[in-house]
Amino acid sequence: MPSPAQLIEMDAMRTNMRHFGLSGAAAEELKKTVQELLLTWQTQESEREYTQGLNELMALCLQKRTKEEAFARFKELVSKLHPGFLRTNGSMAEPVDMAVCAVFEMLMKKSKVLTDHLHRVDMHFYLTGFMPGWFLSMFASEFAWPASEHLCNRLLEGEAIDRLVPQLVAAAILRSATEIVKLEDADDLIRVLKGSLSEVRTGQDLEALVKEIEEPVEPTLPPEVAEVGSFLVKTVGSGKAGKAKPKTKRPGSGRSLWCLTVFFVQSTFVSFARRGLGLQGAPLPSATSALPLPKGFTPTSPPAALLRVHEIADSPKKVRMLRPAKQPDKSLMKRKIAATTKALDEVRKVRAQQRERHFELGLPIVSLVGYTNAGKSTLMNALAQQVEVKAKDRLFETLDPTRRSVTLPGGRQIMLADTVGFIQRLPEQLVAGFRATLEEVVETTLILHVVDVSSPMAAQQIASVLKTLKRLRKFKPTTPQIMVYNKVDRLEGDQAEQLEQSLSYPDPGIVGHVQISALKGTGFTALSEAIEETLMKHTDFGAASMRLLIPYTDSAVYAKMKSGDSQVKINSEAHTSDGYLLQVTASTTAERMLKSFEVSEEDYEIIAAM
Ligand SMILES: Nc1nc2c(ncn2[C@@H]2O[C@H](COP(=O)(O)OP(=O)(O)OP(=O)(O)O)[C@@H](O)[C@H]2O)c(=O)[nH]1
Ligand SMILES: [Mg+2]
Repeated sequence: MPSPAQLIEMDAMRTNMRHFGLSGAAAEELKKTVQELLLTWQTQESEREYTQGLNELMALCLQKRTKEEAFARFKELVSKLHPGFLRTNGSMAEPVDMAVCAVFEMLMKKSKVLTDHLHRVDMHFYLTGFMPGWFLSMFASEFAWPASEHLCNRLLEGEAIDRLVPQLVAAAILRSATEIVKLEDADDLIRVLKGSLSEVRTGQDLEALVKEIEEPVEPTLPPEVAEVGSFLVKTVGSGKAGKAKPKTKRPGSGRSLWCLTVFFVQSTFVSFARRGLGLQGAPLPSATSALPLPKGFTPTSPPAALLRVHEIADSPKKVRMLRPAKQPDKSLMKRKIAATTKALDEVRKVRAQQRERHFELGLPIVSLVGYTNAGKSTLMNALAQQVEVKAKDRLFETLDPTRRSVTLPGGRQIMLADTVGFIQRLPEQLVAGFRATLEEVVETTLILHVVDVSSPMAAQQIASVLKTLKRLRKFKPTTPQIMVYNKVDRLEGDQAEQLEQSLSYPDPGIVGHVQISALKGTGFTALSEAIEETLMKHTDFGAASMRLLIPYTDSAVYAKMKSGDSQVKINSEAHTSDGYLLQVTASTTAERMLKSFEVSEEDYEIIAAM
């Protein structure tokens, strides 16, 4: 179970500063501020422990429809979180104002990545900023939920996410409303939701349910449910469930349903998080820790039943009140802050050391890209396991599992990066998110394009990956790319030889190919050599520049170099009375072998002048 400090670090790490055009010191500074903000967020309520701090903050800000409103809310929150962040009169305190603005900008941009392609939603600020990804990943994985699979499939078919999620959640709410109103405990809520969601299969369920409540010939439903139902009926308005995407912007009537479902889900997540933190059976979020309802929610007042469920306080006074009712124990908070700050400092130190190590070594970044299921992660793990994982028990050594420094058999150290798998026909709505993750590839020194050659679709998959790469902003088509034909253990007979011809791609970046089996560990030597050679020939990470004097008695060494040894490039040579006087660039492997022939610059000049 990670400590709050670790969780905060992870939360800050999840936000890739490069997406916001920040790198180096500026990014570090911003990250530090984010961490501090999250830290104060966490310590604000002694009961809060750590939940999805950044998401919570963002959700609270994004409820506001305009950026100005959102920023006002942000300032309000920040001033409550940490008196040091803002002056009492509400103006920014000098040393932190830039950083607070930056964090806000970051939150807004983080939401923008997702919202760009989801602009059809009325309340897109609040909802799409965190809903789709969060919902799908957290909610769906938390519940063994058949409807989530259905939802994913529909998404992949290109259906708009904004039509599906609320339908499913609303159907679940309707289905379990009677039970929910009686609940007092988070575990029970989860149990009830789980049960009802597992029955919900499509958005049509909602239509059926709504209809049932709309025309209660004989009122079969308990009054609370009918109340919730008719509220939903009113607020669903013109938004017909399960229909094709609207061409024009939907009228605001669907908004309240959105607010309702998101709010509901949000408060449920708080319970999840608590449960995850071992706060089993924690009471449902109370009025003070629950989120205030967004303003857009109140064209029609929510029914009493729902108010009871969440104990929502909709009065303006309470909307502003995010503190717990009782004042937090200041000395406890102080101690907590001190302890967590210390832990964070430690984390930062380790991070900085790691980064320094990487920068100092100037490690080339080698990215594994490829179609989903190609075997990227398997290869990553296999290569990383070949070296002893240093400082294993060190804090956060494996926190960032998508990047690992790996020493190739030849001695060269590289930074290996795993990326998200590509898929064909990526729905437009998801492209932005995927792209954001893939932007890392742009900074890569070398690409290992992993292909599952046992797939009959291999050729199409390669084409799709190449196309997606080219569409990435700032991608350099000249970035060298090695085709890594994986899973050759699955090939039969002469298939492996045929492969060489059938899968050659005339792409400017592709510099070579190797056949491997990531699972069985075959072909790794050839792969390492290919990486080494490519780095040397096609990148600035080339290699050591060396001055050599090879005596004629060792002319075999010289002959090997001349025969087109890919590990050594001769830049200049002279045949002197002492032997071959050479100036070469050598790979890491070759450098070690040639070390005994190396001469100093001074000696080189003297011998050359003789
Ligand atoms: N037979 C065989 N199976 C392999 C090989 N490499 C990977 N696999 C299997 O292929 C499946 C997918 O491997 P992953 O490493 O998860 O693939 P990935 O490219 O990371 O997939 P995404 O993360 O979805 O993009 C796993 O079941 C692996 O065990 C191989 O060389 N031979
Ligand atoms: Mg993977």
